[in-house]
Amino acid sequence: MPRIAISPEFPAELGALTQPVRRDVVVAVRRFMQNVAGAPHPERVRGAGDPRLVTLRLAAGHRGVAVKQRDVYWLLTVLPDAEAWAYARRHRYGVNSALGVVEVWDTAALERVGPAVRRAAESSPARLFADTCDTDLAELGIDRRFLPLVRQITDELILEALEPLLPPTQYGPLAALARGESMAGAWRELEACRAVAATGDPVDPDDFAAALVRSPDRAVFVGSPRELNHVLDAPDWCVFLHPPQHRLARWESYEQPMLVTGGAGTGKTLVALHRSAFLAERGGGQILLVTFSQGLSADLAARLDLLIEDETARKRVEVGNVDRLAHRIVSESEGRSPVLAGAAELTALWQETDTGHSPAFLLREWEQVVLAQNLRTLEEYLTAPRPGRSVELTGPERTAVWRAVEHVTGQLRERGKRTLLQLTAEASALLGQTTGDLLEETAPRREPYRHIVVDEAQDLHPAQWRLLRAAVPHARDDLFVVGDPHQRIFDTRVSLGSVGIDAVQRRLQVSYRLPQEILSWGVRLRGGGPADGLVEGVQELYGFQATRHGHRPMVRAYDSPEEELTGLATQVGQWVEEGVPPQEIGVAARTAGLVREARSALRDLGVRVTTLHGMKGLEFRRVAVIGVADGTVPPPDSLTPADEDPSARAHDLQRERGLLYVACTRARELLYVSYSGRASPFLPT
Ligand SMILES: Nc1ncnc2c1ncn2[C@@H]1O[C@H](COP(=O)(O)OP(=O)(O)OP(=O)(O)O)[C@@H](O)[C@H]1O
Repeated sequence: MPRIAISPEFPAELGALTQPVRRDVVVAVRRFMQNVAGAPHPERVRGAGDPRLVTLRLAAGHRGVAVKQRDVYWLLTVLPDAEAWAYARRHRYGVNSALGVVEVWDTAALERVGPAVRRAAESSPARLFADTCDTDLAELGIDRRFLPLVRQITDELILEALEPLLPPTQYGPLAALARGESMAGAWRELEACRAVAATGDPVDPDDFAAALVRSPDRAVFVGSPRELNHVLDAPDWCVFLHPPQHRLARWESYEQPMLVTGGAGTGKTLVALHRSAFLAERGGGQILLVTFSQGLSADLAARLDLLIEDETARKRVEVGNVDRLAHRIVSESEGRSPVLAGAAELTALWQETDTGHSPAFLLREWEQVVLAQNLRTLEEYLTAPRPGRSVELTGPERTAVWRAVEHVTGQLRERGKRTLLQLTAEASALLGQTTGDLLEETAPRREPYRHIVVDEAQDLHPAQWRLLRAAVPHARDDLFVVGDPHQRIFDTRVSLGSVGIDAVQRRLQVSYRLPQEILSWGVRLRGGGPADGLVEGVQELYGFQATRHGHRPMVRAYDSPEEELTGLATQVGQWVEEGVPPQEIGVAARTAGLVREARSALRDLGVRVTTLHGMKGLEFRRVAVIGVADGTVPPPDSLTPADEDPSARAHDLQRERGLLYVACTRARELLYVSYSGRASPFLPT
């Protein structure tokens, strides 16, 4: 029986065929897999550069192209006959001698550019890799047949021009050497292309099947018609992860909690989903996948349904958010649903106190100092550090603030009400009591989950982290956390170490969502500078890159808000006319008022219109962000007055920048930004 591996191009090309042809192709592949009567026969391709290339007649006028080695068939694509033959003649396939992964070579394209590279070499004595010997290049896996051309490359521009024609395993290390990096630097670049852990065995370049197993981004083996259907029908992200994503998501076991950070669109959510699926398949115990909001958790649950086929495994993953978890634990313990205090009620309570500080100041002090550190007594508060709070408080002032906190919490208690953060702290205390970390060692351990996977980690409050920590035992694979400190849109600065999560950090660097033009504009908007990380120290946006080019963001200035709305309606109407499905268009604004106006301007178009906050975690082909004007972004009332607390104000500004950055980085294809009057100070000039 043949063993079949499918490449990502195959389902993509299949999707482009008409329904009857598609059906015939699937039936033919299934027959071929099962080696039954009527199965297509592999036919060699005359004139192919790679003797292992064969075609299979899969439907009338259509052929699959495959690499065949012994009983293994790697199905590359399916195309109309003539195109299939041309495709087979144009490509060759190899095994990278350093990593043992497969490499796809567009030989025809390389032959076309060869003369230009050689002409440049004739007119210049410079050779980009003159300082690197053949042995070193071979050690980096540089292909023997490609080496003569490598030797002719005179400068970095030529190497860059070759990039789209080269396997990443060839371009990556060469680009590192060209930048002046050492062999170690070039190796690091190569290692980024490794998807599965190295076994230490030497690479056999003739063992194509083993190379396919090491290349899950290029090939997935299908052992049954059911698996075949899944690979052909499921969205590509369900099946093919990029090597760094795959390595993180499917690593056998982590000794310590893992923190995966990365810029917008690097696939953090996908990694969180795949890690959850991997743990569920392994069946080691109940998994909680948490994200920021109820809406996002519904979306994650739906995506998990697509990803995990096996019902029993799917049931092992609960998807939710931390607030719901807290609510449930407290409800179960008290036998009824807790009542929450509203924001206005809370402000009124702070106003009853007499500290000389505003309700906003007191609320922050309570949430970011008292609740963040779980301070329970005045003595603890008097000596506690107050990170991020630049207004010094003397001892008597702290005492007054503490009395205010006591007043508010006492009043809430009398009314039988709590805030969400209080509920969260109570839930962790309840779990702590059952797990025994507050009691003697012998108390029964009853953490509700065996693994917790966290998405959008940058916006969780320390009290929420403490709850998550208490909800899972300290054991291998306990916590797997993904987030991006640059996308923080709430006031939560936490180092995981301070809440008992001793995480090891890994970074994803490549955005698969954003074209380079939106990415670099976004980085300038975000300020490019560091953000407080989830581990000690700050995170840089340095090294964040895209895989493709696109259009530069369109920034439009209007004379009046009315004209701006008319401009928005025209722009979005044009997108819809161009055939972009309305659900692939997102429109966002900072204020609820602007959102309402945009909704009414776009009434009949059926596109999603939301606040900047509402854009978190979403993705669209085209995005319009309106009202990015001075006085609206940031809204003055969202900023702490500088004379009240300058460092809180600086943080507010960073948060507001982050918010705009989040909304603008939702666009896969086009970004349109508009304002009337003066531009927001955040917009890059
Ligand atoms: N392996 C993959 N296969 C297909 N598409 C991918 C893959 N990895 C990333 N993408 C594309 O990039 C998008 C971003 O992925 P994801 O939402 O997981 O990123 P993220 O890092 O969580 O983004 P953000 O932090 O901006 O919310 C996906 O929706 C998809 O379009």
